[in-house]
Order: sequence, then structure tokens, then C-alpha cells
Amino acid sequence: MNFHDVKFVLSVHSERQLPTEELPEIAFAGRSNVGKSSLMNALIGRKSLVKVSGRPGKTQGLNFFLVDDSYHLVDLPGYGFAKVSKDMQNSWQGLITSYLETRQQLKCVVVILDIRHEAKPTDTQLLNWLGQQGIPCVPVYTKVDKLSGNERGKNARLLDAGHGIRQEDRILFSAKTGQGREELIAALTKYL
Ligand SMILES: Nc1nc2c(ncn2[C@@H]2O[C@H](COP(=O)(O)OP(=O)(O)OP(=O)(O)O)[C@@H](O)[C@H]2O)c(=O)[nH]1
Ligand SMILES: [Mg+2]
Repeated sequence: MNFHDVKFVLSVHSERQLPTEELPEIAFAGRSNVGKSSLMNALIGRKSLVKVSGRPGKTQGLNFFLVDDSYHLVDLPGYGFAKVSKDMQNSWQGLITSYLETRQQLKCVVVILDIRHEAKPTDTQLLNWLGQQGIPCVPVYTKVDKLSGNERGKNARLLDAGHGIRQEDRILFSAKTGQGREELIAALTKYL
């Protein structure tokens, strides 16, 4: 993964808009405001290619980025944001679920969790559901720069236990310091 050339391709709001190319795809999922878009920017090495905001619910639609003409990174809208209407939540969920369930090009989902928060049932549900679907997943605990070393270890172990994730299978990450970037690249390279 070099990220020489990264382009925003399109924002998908319905199934018929999905790109028809056969290129492999890696999707980024997680609760609203967890830091999905920031993680993608840090990974790609561009400050603000992917839109970031302090306001939850920033990312709408499935946003496709083309990397070096060889694969797509897909920023998914966050889940668990109460201020968005139920109808809106359901239609988002419908599109994301069908994308995750049926997309042949999808090779792996990076599931992003905030290291400061306890294990949330919606995250457990997503992780278990991906497992049942046989979709490979890479759990990432992000915003580690916001915690001291001690707390980091403690919270990471709580999340491991809460979601049934093995320590060697998850990555500690910070979009601010770049911690975990190389590890994430190594993990994703296996799926491309
Ligand atoms: N300190 C710190 N702040 C972060 C990190 N990652 C994200 N943030 C901040 O968290 C907020 C949300 O980040 P986004 O990347 O927009 O989160 P998102 O998951 O894409 O949000 P939605 O698209 O709304 O679901 C922003 O204010 C970011 O600057 C991190 O690793 N460290
Ligand atoms: Mg976002």
C-alpha cells in the first residue's frame, strides 16, 4: 500500500450507484464520530481528503476512494447516532447491510472503536454479524492519544474482553500521532 494517488470517486446513496469495477474494496465501519474518516486520512497520509467533523453524522452515503487505480477504500456512515431520524437510520442501515452482505468486491471491514469507551452492544453486534457472514474484519481501537499509557492498556483489555477480541488481532491507533498506521497497513495488505 503506497497511496501515491488517491481520488474521491463518489458517494453512494442507493445500490444502483455502486461502482461496477471488480477492484477489491476495504470498508471502514464504526459508531458515529468514532474517528473513521480521521483514521482513513491518517492511513492515506492526506490531512483532509476524507471529510472530518466534530459533529456526529458527518459522513453520509458510502464514500468511495480509489487508491493507485488498484483498490477502493469505502468510508461508511456511522451508526448509533440518535439525532438522525429513525427513517433515515433505517434506510442507511438497509444500504450498508445489503452492501456488506452481498458485495463481492468487499475483502475486509476495519471496525473502529473508541478506546475510551466501554464495549457497546451495537459494536458487538456488528463484529459478531461480520463473523457470521464470513467477512474478514480488523478491529482498531482509536484515539489512543487521549489516554495515558496505563489507561490505554486497561481499556484495551476491557474492550478485548467485552467483544471477545484477541489482543494479537486488534490494533491500537491514533489519527493524531500516526500510531498503529504501519500495523494497519500490514494487516490490510493481506486482503488486497
Ligand atoms: N485526539 C484525537 N482525535 C481524533 C482521532 N480520530 C478522530 N478524532 C476527532 O474525532 C472527531 C470525529 O472524527 P471523524 O473522523 O469525523 O469521525 P467519523 O467516525 O468519521 O464520524 P462520522 O462520519 O460523523 O460518523 C473529530 O473531531 C476528530 O478530529 C484521534 O485519533 N485522536
Ligand atoms: Mg466520517
